[in-house]
Amino acid sequence: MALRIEDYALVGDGRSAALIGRDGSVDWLCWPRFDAPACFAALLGTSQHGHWRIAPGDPQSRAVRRYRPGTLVLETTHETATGRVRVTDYMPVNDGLHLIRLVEGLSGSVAMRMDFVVRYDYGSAVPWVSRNEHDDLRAIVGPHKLVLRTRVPLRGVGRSTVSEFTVDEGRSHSFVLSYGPSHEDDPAPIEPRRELRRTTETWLAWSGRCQGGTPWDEILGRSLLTLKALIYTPTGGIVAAPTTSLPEQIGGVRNWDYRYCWLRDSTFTLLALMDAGYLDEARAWRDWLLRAVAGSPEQAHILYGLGGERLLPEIELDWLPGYENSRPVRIGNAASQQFQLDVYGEIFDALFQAQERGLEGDETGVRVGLALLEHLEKVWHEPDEGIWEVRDGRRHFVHSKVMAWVAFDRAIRYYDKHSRNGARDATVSRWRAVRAEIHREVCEKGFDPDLNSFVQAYGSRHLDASLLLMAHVGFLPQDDPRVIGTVEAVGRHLMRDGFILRYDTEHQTTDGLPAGEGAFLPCSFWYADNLIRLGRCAEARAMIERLLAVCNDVGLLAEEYDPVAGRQVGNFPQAFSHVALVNTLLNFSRATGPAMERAGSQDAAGPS
Ligand SMILES: OC[C@H]1O[C@H](O[C@H]2O[C@H](CO)[C@@H](O)[C@H](O)[C@H]2O)[C@H](O)[C@@H](O)[C@@H]1O
Repeated sequence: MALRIEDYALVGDGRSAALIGRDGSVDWLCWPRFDAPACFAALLGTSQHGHWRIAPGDPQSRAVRRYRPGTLVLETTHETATGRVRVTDYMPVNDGLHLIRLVEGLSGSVAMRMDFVVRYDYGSAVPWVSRNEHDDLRAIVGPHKLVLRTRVPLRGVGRSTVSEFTVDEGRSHSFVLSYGPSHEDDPAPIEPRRELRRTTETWLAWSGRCQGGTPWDEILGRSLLTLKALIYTPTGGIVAAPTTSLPEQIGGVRNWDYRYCWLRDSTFTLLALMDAGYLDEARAWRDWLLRAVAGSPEQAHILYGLGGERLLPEIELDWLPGYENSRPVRIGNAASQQFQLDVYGEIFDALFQAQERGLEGDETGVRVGLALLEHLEKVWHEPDEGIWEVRDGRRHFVHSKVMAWVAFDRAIRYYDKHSRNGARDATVSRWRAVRAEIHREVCEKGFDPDLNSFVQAYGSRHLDASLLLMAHVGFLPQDDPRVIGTVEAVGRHLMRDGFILRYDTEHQTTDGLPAGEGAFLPCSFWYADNLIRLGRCAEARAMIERLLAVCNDVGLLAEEYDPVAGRQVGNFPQAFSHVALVNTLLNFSRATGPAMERAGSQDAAGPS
């Protein structure tokens, strides 16, 4: 059975990522890219669905782990009755597709065991295993090939490969697993220690550029590295998480594939990276975005594949029992067919903020933007599936309308600043009118005077944590009584054990799925952002400390936290959660944090 979600750590190379358990087992790895079929899928099944474990044979051994500071190089130190051993795991970032595991004796002498079970196609396809001319182990199925290179003796046991070896103090063994297409020659061998040096240097150089300045810079840096690890370097696309179907409720059906690029999540990620000083990634993502949405504006999607792919049909893998029996396991995501208005606001805000931070625009960007806005003028008043991607029909979600307002607002501010570059005066005047109309409508239909709060959707009396973003995006000033009332109401109705739910699936809101899930972590960070901007800094700090305590021992967060069971749930590690963490720490520590910058001049918030 898989470990608790927080017992995993991530190593990655900007093309894929592996989840490695505290017990030394690689239980999740998709090669050659994040969204490829997993070759190790024990995370969603049993060890027979593919895993690669290297650990002491002694079942009583204890493990302590850490990342080498400023890197994605993971060190797990196992302590046994006979000695200590360190396993260093990393994926070289410079060349090819490899996962390297270095085993070093630190003291005494430790008996080790390696178990290697490859199952392609998410745990279903047993490979043909043989030796190449250099005696390397080679595992082939269809288009895929893995080559395992090591000097320790290997033997086949059933449909797995096993090794028992001893590590003495001062001695070491290496294991290099490389991926290649099966029709090509075996991937060339690499030198593990040289790759360790190069990989460490690359990550250190990247981390060194971080502009933090918070009381929590270590955890901030870890979150930024995690976000960087979720960027698919060849295209600049950013995945929401490297996993599929880690459940939002243990044993439940809220199991989704996050190995795709949501415009919303990616935009949040981009803003966080820019705020921490990383403009190259922002540029790469902006270019990815413009390629992905290029084409007919009415065909724009809310999520895409790593390269901008649009066909991502959702299917269930019935041979996998799921994480702690949480079925079904899904790949693909039906949300890709949804209509979500907020995405337009996210895009325009990201482009606007990028421009503000000195990222030069280009003609294509301007033209794609104009076409999207023309489309939004026609559709903003339609109901949609909203930020939470409900599966029981469209509504007039307040957050969606606010973000439609953001799209027009940012476009107007951009064209005001750049002398109407590309847009005619009449067009900009029309945008002003639409912006004012949306503002008026949201304030009339989206606010409930009895609750003294904005509500989830027009005519509803339910609350929603996405309303916490209204002031951040500049729709109303933070000290507007309606905003303050909304923050209070969300705190009163959606807080459970100190964490904020996105909405109340138990008693109020339906979303087309059985009730019950953990607290969606970004919502608690958004709540803290409101407290910061309202000057309630002691409460904000308490919330931040509570949230940071949820991070696992190596600083990683899943999508949600179950405060009753005291465990992380949902896909892991989740960009949305880490982005929210970065923003909140910067908001707390900087006079003008990301939320203040995003809100911009409050003049723009008015209904004109
Ligand atoms: O709750 C149902 C939906 O859950 C997933 O969406 C969530 O994750 C997305 C990626 O991080 C995020 O953008 C969205 O706001 C979240 O609600 C799932 O991907 C959907 O298919 C599902 O309908």
